[in-house]
Amino acid sequence: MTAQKNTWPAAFTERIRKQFPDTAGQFIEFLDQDVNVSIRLNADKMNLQPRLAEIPWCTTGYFLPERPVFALDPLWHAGAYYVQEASSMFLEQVFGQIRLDHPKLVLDLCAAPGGKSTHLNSLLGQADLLVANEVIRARVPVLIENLTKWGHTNFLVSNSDPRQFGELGALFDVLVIDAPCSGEGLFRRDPEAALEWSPENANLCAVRQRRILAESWSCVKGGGYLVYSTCTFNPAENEENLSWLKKQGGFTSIRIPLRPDWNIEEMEQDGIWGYRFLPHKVQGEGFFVALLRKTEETNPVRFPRKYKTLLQKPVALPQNWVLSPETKKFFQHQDRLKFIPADWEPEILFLFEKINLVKAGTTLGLVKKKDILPEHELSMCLDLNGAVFHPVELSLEGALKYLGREQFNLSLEGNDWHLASFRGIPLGFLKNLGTRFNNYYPKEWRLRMQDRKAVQLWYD
Ligand SMILES: C[S@@+](CC[C@H](N)C(=O)[O-])C[C@H]1O[C@@H](n2cnc3c(N)ncnc32)[C@H](O)[C@@H]1O
Repeated sequence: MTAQKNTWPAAFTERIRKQFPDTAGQFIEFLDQDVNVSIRLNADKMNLQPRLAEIPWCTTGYFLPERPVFALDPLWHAGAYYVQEASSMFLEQVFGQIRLDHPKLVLDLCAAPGGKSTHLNSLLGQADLLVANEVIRARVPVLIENLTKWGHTNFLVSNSDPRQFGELGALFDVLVIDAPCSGEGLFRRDPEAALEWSPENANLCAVRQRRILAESWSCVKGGGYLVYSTCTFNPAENEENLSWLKKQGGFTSIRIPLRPDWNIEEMEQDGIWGYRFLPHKVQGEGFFVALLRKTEETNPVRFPRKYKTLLQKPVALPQNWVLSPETKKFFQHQDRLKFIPADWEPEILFLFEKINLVKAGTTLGLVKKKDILPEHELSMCLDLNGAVFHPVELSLEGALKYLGREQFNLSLEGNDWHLASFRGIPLGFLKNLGTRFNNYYPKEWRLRMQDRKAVQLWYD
């Protein structure tokens, strides 16, 4: 089905005609097509083979036939899947070309709202560590929410400027820059965005991207990788920026094997390979990505022998609330009991002193006098030892009421902590008080939608 025709800025269509002389007509026509809705499953939470059209370059990616009201699906709140446009999921193929035989420290420099970061958490191994950074403070909470719900415990969230990472020295094995851009590739999804577009604004984006690249490039180790992506077709923001970077520092460009039926365009300029997702060729939005490997030697970062901040020993430790406690370093921060991946303690302490870390570690409980109350984060995490809590499986109606922090009738065993779930996937904790229960779903994430008639579960 074709939507109504939009009018695109003349300077934009003119550039597209020059850039793609043979197919520009089709290109522009396809900008008026309906947008596909797609999701990426969190296979660690939701292990199923849906009867949906597959996204060919991502093993966990699927197209939905129509857009449901995701807010009315308890499993969306539980981090069982992420709504993401299909082209971006090519990150799986890019990551497949990264060859490092040791645990990786990965920086996602422009991370909010967390599409790439949640994907990276799925692609990385348990021994790796992800730093998800977002420079705009107001966009940090949604990044924390999405990563927390995704359930991995090997990530940190920071709110720092790219320059601060460059100043750290060559610390990271992989740097992902999903750069802020002129957004031409998303015009189809959001035609209003085209109103903001002008050649001048697109050029300003290119200048900003160069600054981001220049300021952060030094945080990549020799032999480490840069994944650079945008959602624009503008050469100044894509291949030309990478040609410019090549003059500043040494790297080789890595080719990504493609299947012809994917219809992804491979291009080469100045020895740099780039991958373009064009609207008339792929079922996805406009996207550009390139993978580079640093060839320059770098000096290892020296960590101080002593830190100003030390991890405080916890007063109490319900270690059995999590799986594999031996891999974790437990500590207490004010009244919260937390843990980080033990093997990354030096790097985490180092980052804690050098950048603005806003989330370091997973909170498993809150110390309240002699009690320890389990924290919501624990219910979301893949390391939760569910056997410790009474299980309570909710109906769809019950699950939506739970997510709305409402009271409803439930028959519960024992005056104790219960782990509420929907279709076996945890939603959060509640505590039985006999005639009623305390609902511990976080206020700030509560389901506010009162009209719940439009429920439609794509997995039924
Ligand atoms: C394309 S979006 C990132 C999308 C995200 N990677 C995802 O997959 O969900 C670009 C991000 O860069 C951030 N940003 C804006 N200006 C920036 C700057 N000067 N330096 C670094 N990041 C910036 C934006 O706030 C935005 O979150």
